Amino acid sequence: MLYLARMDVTFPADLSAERIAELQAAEKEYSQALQHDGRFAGIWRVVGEYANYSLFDVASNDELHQILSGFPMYAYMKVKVTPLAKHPNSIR
Ligand SMILES: O=C(O)CC1=CCC(=O)O1
Repeated sequence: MLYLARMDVTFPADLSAERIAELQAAEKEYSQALQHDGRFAGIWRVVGEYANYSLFDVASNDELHQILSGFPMYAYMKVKVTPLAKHPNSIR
């Protein structure tokens, strides 16, 4: 099942630069492991915003929730998920 997720990141003003750098490094490791195993099919930056659009290919809503809530920066992200179905005009 395919899902498009938009993630908007907001760090509290009192979070230190060191803690933010740690979270970003952990996020990169977690994110790239999921991309290598194929469940995280792509990620794009939203131009001009600390936000991304991400494509997930997973078996269930529960699996997607487990993945999203496992992101090290999850506490600082607002996530909006759109489930995707096959378009009748698609050639793929
Ligand atoms: O958009 C970001 O930088 C936050 C993020 C979520 C998943 C990821 O790889 O980065």
